[in-house]
Amino acid sequence: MESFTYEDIQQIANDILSKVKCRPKLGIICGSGLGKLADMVEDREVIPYNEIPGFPISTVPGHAGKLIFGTLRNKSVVLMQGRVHCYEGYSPQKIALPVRTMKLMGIKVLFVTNAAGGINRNFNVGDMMVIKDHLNLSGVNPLVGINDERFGPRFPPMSRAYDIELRKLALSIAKEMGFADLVHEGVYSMMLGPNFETVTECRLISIAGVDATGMSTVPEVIVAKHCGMTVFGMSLITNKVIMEYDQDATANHEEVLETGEKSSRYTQQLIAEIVGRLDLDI
Ligand SMILES: Nc1nc2ncn(CCNC(CO)CO)c2c(=O)[nH]1
Repeated sequence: MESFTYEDIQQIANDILSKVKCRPKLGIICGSGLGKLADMVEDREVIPYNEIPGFPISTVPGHAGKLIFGTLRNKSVVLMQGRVHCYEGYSPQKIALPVRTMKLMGIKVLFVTNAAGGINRNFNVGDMMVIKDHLNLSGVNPLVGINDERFGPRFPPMSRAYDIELRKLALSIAKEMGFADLVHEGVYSMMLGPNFETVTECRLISIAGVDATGMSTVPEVIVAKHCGMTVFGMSLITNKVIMEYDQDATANHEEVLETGEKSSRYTQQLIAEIVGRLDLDI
């Protein structure tokens, strides 16, 4: 099994910090079609993933594969413009590597965004969902294997993975900005992919209380909580999943990217406003 020691990751973090002036405390992982968030970052310093030894390279359209350092609403941030997924064949430990690298670069708060299919019938395409919990149906976990206590405990709690104060802040800002109808709160489930879910899988997770489903985010959140980061998660609903058998319509990646492009303005505005009001002197 692929593994990276604390020293391996410290080396990667040191290499990255040697190339930039910015010393961010906030990290933002941009999901499919949400890479345009990076357009809002000022005083940019950009490092392509392929210039970072050990960093996994995105192979999915819509995931640029760059670390973007800079300021967003006067806060120092680092954006992952593009993420990697287990369905690409990367180990969960490899998926977790960028998050642990951000930890050792000094990141205290992690925003994780993704594109997801709407399970909750009240969610419409283009809506956003503030994640309050997740259901890990992927069968993978980046914490499997030897645990290094310098990152975190062997058996970390996961019942409060998504910070309640940031969730409340996001919903409050959405209301202030007139987005209240577009922004929900709910449960995210991860399946391994790369196939989209079956009708029965959608029906099962709907019964379990899941509101949106995707193929990412959970490994990053597990590792971020393990090493003590404060986590905020948000999904962009890019289609309504198919809950009836033998329907003609099918989910596809093109509509995921198209919705991401169309809805990025709202997502950007909401994320930027939340960032602007963050107290990072933690
Ligand atoms: N029904 C459905 N709609 C979705 N929109 C985005 N994703 C997340 C997966 N995104 C993949 C394929 O677009 C690219 O990482 C999904 C999903 O898993 N299911």
